[in-house]
Amino acid sequence: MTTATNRTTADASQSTNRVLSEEIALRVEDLHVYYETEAGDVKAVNGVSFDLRAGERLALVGESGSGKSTMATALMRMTRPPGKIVSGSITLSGRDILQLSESEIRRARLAEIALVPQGAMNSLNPVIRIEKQIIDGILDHIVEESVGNSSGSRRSEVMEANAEGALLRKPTRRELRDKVADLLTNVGLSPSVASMYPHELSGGMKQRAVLAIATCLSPKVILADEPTSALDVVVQRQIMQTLGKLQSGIDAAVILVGHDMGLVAQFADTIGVMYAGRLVELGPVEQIFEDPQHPYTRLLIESLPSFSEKKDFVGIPGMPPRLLNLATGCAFYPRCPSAMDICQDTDPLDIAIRPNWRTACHLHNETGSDG
Ligand SMILES: Nc1ncnc2c1ncn2[C@@H]1O[C@H](COP(=O)(O)OP(=O)(O)OP(=O)(O)O)[C@@H](O)[C@H]1O
Repeated sequence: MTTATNRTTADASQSTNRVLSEEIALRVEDLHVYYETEAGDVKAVNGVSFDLRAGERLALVGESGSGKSTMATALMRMTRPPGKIVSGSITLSGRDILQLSESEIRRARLAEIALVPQGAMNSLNPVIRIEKQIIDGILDHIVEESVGNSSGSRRSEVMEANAEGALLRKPTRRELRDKVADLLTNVGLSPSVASMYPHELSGGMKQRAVLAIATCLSPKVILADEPTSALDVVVQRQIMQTLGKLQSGIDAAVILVGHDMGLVAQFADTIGVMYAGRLVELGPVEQIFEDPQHPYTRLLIESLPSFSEKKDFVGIPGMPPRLLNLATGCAFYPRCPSAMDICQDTDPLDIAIRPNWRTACHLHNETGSDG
């Protein structure tokens, strides 16, 4: 094992080692998302399938341009032209979100699945106080019928949503204020932040405010797209701890998108490695760090800097392919130190190696089974 792997295995061992339920929170099947360009379709997500279990923390990693953000956006059904979801399904709470109407998907967002977007700090509206930005997210989920039918009713808890993500009754002003105070406290902010504008907050505080908005309706799945980029390392750690605490508190599953293998290793239960729009390896974080099965995963882990041992920086040779007119065969073939003749023109199958661990690599064709 390399020194880099030794260090990162130690990092991975700090991950929570939690026992996960087998209940599926989100199922993605054969998802294809392309960008239409004059030169042809850029296949940014090219046949991705995975299950996310209830409460699971999945980290999606891979070099820039591998399709992570495109996938996160598609999971929210927020893909905008020139992007388009070409085929596949995304099942959340028994419903394929690609088949929902516009009003249904609007309600599902925040209530069922919430996004902490890339550059989230800048997603706050600079001219609106934090309290109003949180409350707007909540009020967006009140449908007129439910307000009319049950206003004043004691049957439902405040902020309780029905299966479609509509609030069961309209919360009072007081209840909303209390809810905002709770949300801010949960993310480590003082309730007094409610009356502040984003420019009065530091980067880390803004990021916490965004986490408060994302969890205001206790979604089952939280998607965090590089939630700590542009923050210093100390604040990064704190934000990840806050995300973990929030997630456990509402028993949500998390998909964390990131470049930083070291950071995600400490947070995730499962790691999904993307390369050229495909998920090339998916499995338990500790085992993958100890014994990566795809050559690309191994190189990603080995390219991590080591604090404990002096060594030369090892990058991954070559460049990721352009996702336009990708030839058949393994997309990693030109850069792969273990390449074989078959890799050049035959797409590798997704092979199950062990329970909840799979890889798409010809090296495993004989040892695994088509998963
Ligand atoms: N609007 C667009 N038009 C054309 N191609 C696009 C567009 N947006 C993204 N792409 C391409 O889609 C591919 C996947 O991009 P994406 O941003 O999803 O990757 P990523 O892994 O999230 O990268 P990063 O880590 O840098 O955010 C890349 O090849 C990118 O150039």
